[in-house]
Amino acid sequence: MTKTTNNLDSCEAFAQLTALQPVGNLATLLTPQRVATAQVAMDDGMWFNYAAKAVDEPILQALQQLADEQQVVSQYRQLLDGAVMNGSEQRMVLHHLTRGQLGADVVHGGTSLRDFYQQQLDRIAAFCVQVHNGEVRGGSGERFTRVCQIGIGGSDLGPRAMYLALAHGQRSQKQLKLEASFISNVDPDDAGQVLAELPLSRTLFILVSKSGTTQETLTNESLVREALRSQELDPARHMVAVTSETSPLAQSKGFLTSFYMDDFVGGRFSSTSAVGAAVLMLAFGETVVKEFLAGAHQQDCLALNPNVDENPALLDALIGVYERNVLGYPATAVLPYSQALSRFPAHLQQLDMESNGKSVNRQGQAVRYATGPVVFGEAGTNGQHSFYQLLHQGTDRIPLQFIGFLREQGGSDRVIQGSTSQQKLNANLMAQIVAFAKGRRHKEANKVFVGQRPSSLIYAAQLTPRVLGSLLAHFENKVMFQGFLWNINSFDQEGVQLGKMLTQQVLGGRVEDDALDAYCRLFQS
Ligand SMILES: O=P(O)(O)OC[C@H]1O[C@](O)(CO)[C@@H](O)[C@@H]1O
Repeated sequence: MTKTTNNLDSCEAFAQLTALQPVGNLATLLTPQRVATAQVAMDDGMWFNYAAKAVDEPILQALQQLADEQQVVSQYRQLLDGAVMNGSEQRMVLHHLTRGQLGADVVHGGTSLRDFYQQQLDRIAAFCVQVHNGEVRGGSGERFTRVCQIGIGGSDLGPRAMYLALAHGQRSQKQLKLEASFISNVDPDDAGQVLAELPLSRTLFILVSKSGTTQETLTNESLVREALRSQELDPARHMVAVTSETSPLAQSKGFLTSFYMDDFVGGRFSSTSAVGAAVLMLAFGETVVKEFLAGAHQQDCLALNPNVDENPALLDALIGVYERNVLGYPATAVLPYSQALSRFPAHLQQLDMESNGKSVNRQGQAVRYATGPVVFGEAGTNGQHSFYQLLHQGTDRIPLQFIGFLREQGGSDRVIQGSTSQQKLNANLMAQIVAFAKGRRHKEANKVFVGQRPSSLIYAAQLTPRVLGSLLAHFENKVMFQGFLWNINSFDQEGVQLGKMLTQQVLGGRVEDDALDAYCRLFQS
């Protein structure tokens, strides 16, 4: 029988891992041969390189044993087959099914859910053709030239990061069909600024909310409808909805049409469902989105391999657990050397921290070990001129996740002072990996770099739609595997509820807590 409930600290392999001697010196471990060979293929010419991670052969073997003992790949298979992996909410976890079938046919209420997700993608594709060819137009009869997504959290971060990752490349290839904008924050300045810049008569809005009840999104929807009406445009001709079939939004009539996802796709895992597909297809067309989904599916296939040296997401997850639970590192920095990935760290913050920021296990008992790390990041080289000081010389050791590409997306690179911008970018990336790992001696104490700062590198020739899908799924699967290793439920998010409840008390004038009441008075003036 499959054992799925072990806490990390009750695993024999974890005890063995803890007893192993950590790598003494990362600088000597990082040989040229290791740089060339310590990597796992992610397909499509993409690699996960762990040469600069402080893991040697005995540690890797113990990590393999830990993966085996926790049966993480078998848990992944159960998830694919439709097991209820989100126990607290009694839900299946089916985001992998939005991009392909890998397990059993998952049927709910008499419907094959793979068919359901595919039908929604097909409906979105058909709608996008009508928008692109001008059959569907705005209230004044003009063609749509812009799209604007209203949503927050998973209904914003992933789709926005994916759009930004592809927009410049698609624009340079003259493939950008509609420019996209996003409204997420309930701060009136967010909607205010975006609406001021949009040609409303030519803008199609996508209202995205799985629950259909999110305060920020519904508030922004009202602001958008008001703005449309103020220009004598019928909001129902300018707005589509993406929601779950059971949400209150699904009953609303005020939309051109609605596309659906369901409760088995968590918000932060929804970029490959209708939530991400609607804006991406409107912006780039169906072919690009199919490529993106194929890349994600490819990583899902690789994640089935039980051998850690052939399963990049699992290896990444295991090294992360080693760094968190044996070496005691508190955080992880995501550092894409690609401006196109400027919002990718923000997406990963939600993906990782909302999934694995948990302190009880799947049986509801407190765990006695660290779980998800703090995740933050910034596109290189901008981060270098910001927080890298602390990463190099601060008192905490923070593992780093570099991402890089051989070529840029836009085809505008040229030589300036002996090197192209892309060459400069990648020179910085390579230099940082070595500086972090090896450090530098110096006679003045403040100029010493102790090194020993581990990093990994995901790299590919270019950030194409397929590579982007791969990257996204790699991190989704890494987070899933870490949740299995920690024996926590990565698929609920109760930690967001208390703040929402207190906010309702403030807005409803029913504050029960005296400190909150005092804060209310501060904001009255
Ligand atoms: O899509 P919805 O239901 O509006 O939710 C938005 C976000 O709110 C949360 O439920 C909690 O903040 C996220 O998990 C989710 O991505």
